[in-house]
Amino acid sequence: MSTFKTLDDLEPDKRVLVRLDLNSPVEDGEVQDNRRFERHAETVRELAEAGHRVVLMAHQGRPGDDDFVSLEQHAAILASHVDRDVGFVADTYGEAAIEAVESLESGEILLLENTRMCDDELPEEEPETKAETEFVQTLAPHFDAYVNDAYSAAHRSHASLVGFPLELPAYAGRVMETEYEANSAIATREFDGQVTMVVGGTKATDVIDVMNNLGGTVDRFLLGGIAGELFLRAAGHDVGFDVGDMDLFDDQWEANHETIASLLDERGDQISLAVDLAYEDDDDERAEIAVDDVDEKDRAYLDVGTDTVESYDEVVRDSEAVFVKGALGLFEDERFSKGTVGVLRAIAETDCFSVVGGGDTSRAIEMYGLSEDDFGHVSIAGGAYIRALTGASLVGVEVLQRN
Ligand SMILES: Nc1ncnc2c1ncn2[C@@H]1O[C@H](COP(=O)(O)OP(=O)(O)O)[C@@H](O)[C@H]1O
Ligand SMILES: O=C(OP(=O)(O)O)[C@H](O)COP(=O)(O)O
Repeated sequence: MSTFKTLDDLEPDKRVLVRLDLNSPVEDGEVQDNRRFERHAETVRELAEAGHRVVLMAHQGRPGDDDFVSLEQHAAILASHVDRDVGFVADTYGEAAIEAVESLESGEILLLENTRMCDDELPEEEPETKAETEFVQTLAPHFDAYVNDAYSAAHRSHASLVGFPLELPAYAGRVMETEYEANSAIATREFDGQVTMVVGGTKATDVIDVMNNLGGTVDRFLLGGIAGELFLRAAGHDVGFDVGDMDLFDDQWEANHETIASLLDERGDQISLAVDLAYEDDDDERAEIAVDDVDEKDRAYLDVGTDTVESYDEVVRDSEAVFVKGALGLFEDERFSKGTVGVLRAIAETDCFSVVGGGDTSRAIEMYGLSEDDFGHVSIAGGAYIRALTGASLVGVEVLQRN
């Protein structure tokens, strides 16, 4: 299916510039190890073993956000997965970066500083415009080839993703190759039995896009998380409101409530909402309440309840295909992992075709002792996975296919 070149087409002993997606959760300034490092390590190791001089680019956060930090910690985490040294230079394309690039020996690996610290990277512009930037024009002449492994960022028209492939012979890395094949196959695949999509997480617009675009393919949507609560609010329940200093619901409600109401109106018979919810009681224990019994807008709900998990479990076990995007609760806290883990366990125990997407959600698999082998495909992409599901193309892939 792929029409791009891969690492199989790359001759050994080259100077290779590689784009990874190491964008990760940052807690109290500490970058959290996750599946992205482990997956990209395979591409990086393969390149180093083939005798290339391997220079890596990646981003972290966006300017102004708390998680917009240097990639120094990323180099150390990646090194632990590659089992080789990964050098780091706190520069993107200035003198220090060029000097470090030029002093690399065959098989050595160097990570450049966060691409988003460079002004040319972020504004979304045409690939041709990105290729003309100082960033691309300065760095590209120091390389023989460009490899894009960042499938999960391939929906962004940023310089490091779309500029370099117009200036250098360009190849897809192993992660790009696998994710592209697996995710693109979904949009056109047909199933005889029930197709179910579990949608949760914090981003209501992602959920709405999926439901709008996949309503014809998916028979049943099982809702949870922040997005699920917004649907419950639209259905007339007193949940899905910001409580205290929370900033999760009210803005998203303003932006999306009309679309949510029309989705409930047009596709109500395909949509399952939680019948009960879990919260933290005064003794810091998990407690539950039926949605019909909620009569005050004064509590934060952190998971779907036990009756909901049981009914979602039954639907999953009756399905031929199950797609997951977003968690059903705050699964990082074990007390509120029941919804997310219940659904994942039901998928793992049946032989349905399954795809689990989302950088955060896929972390629940190893956190709760499930095996990646029990799922059809575990994607490290969130936004890109959603676009692929709806059949939309990704600009970062398109430019690779031009090569
Ligand atoms: N009720 C909830 N309250 C707070 N956080 C929640 C709730 N439900 C889900 N989440 C959080 O949603 C996150 C995943 O959301 P999102 O970023 O949309 O998905 P992904 O990263 O998987 O694409 C998880 O880290 C989880 O803790
Ligand atoms: O983590 C990412 O997106 P995702 O959370 O949708 O998987 C990518 O690195 C893209 O990052 P961005 O959404 O800041 O451009």
